[in-house]
Amino acid sequence: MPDEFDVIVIGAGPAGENVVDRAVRGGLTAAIVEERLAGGECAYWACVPSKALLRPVDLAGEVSRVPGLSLGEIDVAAVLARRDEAVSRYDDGGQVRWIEGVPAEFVRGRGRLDGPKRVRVTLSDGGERVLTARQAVVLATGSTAAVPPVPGLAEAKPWTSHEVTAATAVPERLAVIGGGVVACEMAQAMHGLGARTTTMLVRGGVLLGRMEPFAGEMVAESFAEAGIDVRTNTGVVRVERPEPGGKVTVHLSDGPPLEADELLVATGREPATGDLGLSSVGLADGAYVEVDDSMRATGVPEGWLYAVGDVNGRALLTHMGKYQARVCGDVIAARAGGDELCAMRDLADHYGAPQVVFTDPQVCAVGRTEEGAKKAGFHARAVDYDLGSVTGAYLLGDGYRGRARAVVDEDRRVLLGVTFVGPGVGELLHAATIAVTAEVPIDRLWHAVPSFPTVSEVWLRLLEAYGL
Ligand SMILES: Cc1cc2nc3c(=O)[nH]c(=O)nc-3n(C[C@H](O)[C@H](O)[C@H](O)COP(=O)(O)OP(=O)(O)OC[C@H]3O[C@@H](n4cnc5c(N)ncnc54)[C@H](O)[C@@H]3O)c2cc1C
Ligand SMILES: NC(=O)c1ccc[n+]([C@@H]2O[C@H](COP(=O)([O-])OP(=O)(O)OC[C@H]3O[C@@H](n4cnc5c(N)ncnc54)[C@H](O)[C@@H]3O)[C@@H](O)[C@H]2O)c1
Repeated sequence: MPDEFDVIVIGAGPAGENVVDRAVRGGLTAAIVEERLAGGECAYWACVPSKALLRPVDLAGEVSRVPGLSLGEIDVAAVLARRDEAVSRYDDGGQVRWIEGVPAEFVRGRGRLDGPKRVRVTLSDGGERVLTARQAVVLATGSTAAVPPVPGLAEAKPWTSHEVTAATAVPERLAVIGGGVVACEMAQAMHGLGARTTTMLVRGGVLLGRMEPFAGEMVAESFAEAGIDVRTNTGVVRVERPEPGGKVTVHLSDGPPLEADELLVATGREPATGDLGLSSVGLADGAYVEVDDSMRATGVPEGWLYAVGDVNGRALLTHMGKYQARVCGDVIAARAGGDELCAMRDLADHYGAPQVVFTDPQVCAVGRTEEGAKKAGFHARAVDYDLGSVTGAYLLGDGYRGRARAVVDEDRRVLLGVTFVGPGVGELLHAATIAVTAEVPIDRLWHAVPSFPTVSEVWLRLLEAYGL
């Protein structure tokens, strides 16, 4: 087996796999090193299983809003079985075959940088292999769940995103630390699948703090109606779990301790760079790898190191990691062919990544929030519309509640950001992404006629509310 390749990628998550695909399309040879499962966190312990668990809960919400339909109990065993199907029963055979078909060499083991252009791999059978890159090494090792240093928390072995998405049973009483995307989605899933009590312990005053404030407010309102106990401005000061896997007691900054059968920690992510040999090339171990818009690591001389996906900290989302990977693979291939100034660059991250939060109501957004746009110095104006007043939304179910906001750059008359909250709004997002990324002038957008009676008519209403 050759040990020299044009490109060596460490980490076969969605980002790493896409680098390999683009680099090989560009005429290069590539190897990809993966210590666990090809497909990465996304395929087995994040996006895919979480959405499989949320789908029946979402559908149950839809059914409950349409008179004449009724829903029996959700069959949790069937839902968990479908989740297992969705994660290919934690078998990556299909993904490995895909990589080999690229064609690229798949190396199962743990990779570490070992000086410039060198990757030392501890193979899964205990052996070792040293790979050398002719052109580039790409880090695509993703991120891991951060567990805050609360006394007793780590010792209590709480669930993180890994365990909750792989759950084989729903806890009777679930406590969740965090108010971000993972906390909201997984609280919704576990509660909808039958947790008797679900308590969210949120350090700040709102859910989904990175989105427009009304998004978190509407989700909190819906959670309260569903019986999820959302406690904002609540700190966790100590955790006790005398028996491994037994009852857990969470001591709070305020009020009596909370007892639960399981505790989920969803307080953000850390880059998977702690043991990656970054210091062997002059970078800080454990830190995000800073890159330029060609995905090249800025702190490394001679420009042979790249980083894509969660590990560079730009946008912790699968679709953005894959986009960065396409940029990266194309850039490496172009540079290898002598086109050092290759024009391909990451533009999308600068507009603000699109994201869908799969709660009920769904929340989706692209670009800047009103506050973010103003802070960045734009002459921004926000226009809001009540989604429930759109005929297409009303027809989807009784009591449809939602809201839309467009943030307009008053100087250029283009959209800087769009947020939708409401059942099923996720599929509206790509139209907004196109409008924001392509900087479509709103006077032109006026001629993009939405169909009646769809929820998309909100576009017309927003533009009318703006004054067109
Ligand atoms: C619960 C949850 C739900 C999510 N839902 C969504 C969603 O709906 N939509 C969305 O866009 N994003 C979602 N995300 C975020 C998404 O999972 C990440 O952004 C995405 O997985 C990042 O892809 P990646 O390729 O950078 O890293 P990863 O998917 O983390 O893959 C990295 C790979 O590198 C391997 N690796 C690490 N270190 C080494 C090493 N030294 N040697 C060899 N291999 C190594 C790992 O084993 C892993 O397979 C979710 C995240 C969580 C936690
Ligand atoms: N549908 C999706 O697109 C989706 C779904 C899940 C995750 N993700 C991605 O995964 C990433 C990680 O999600 P996440 O929810 O873990 O992170 P997050 O950054 O979205 O939220 C972290 C939450 O934890 C809180 N927090 C942080 N430190 C804390 C502490 N010490 N004590 C108490 N609370 C604390 C924060 O205030 C925040 O509410 C996100 O950036 C997101 O992009 C995306």
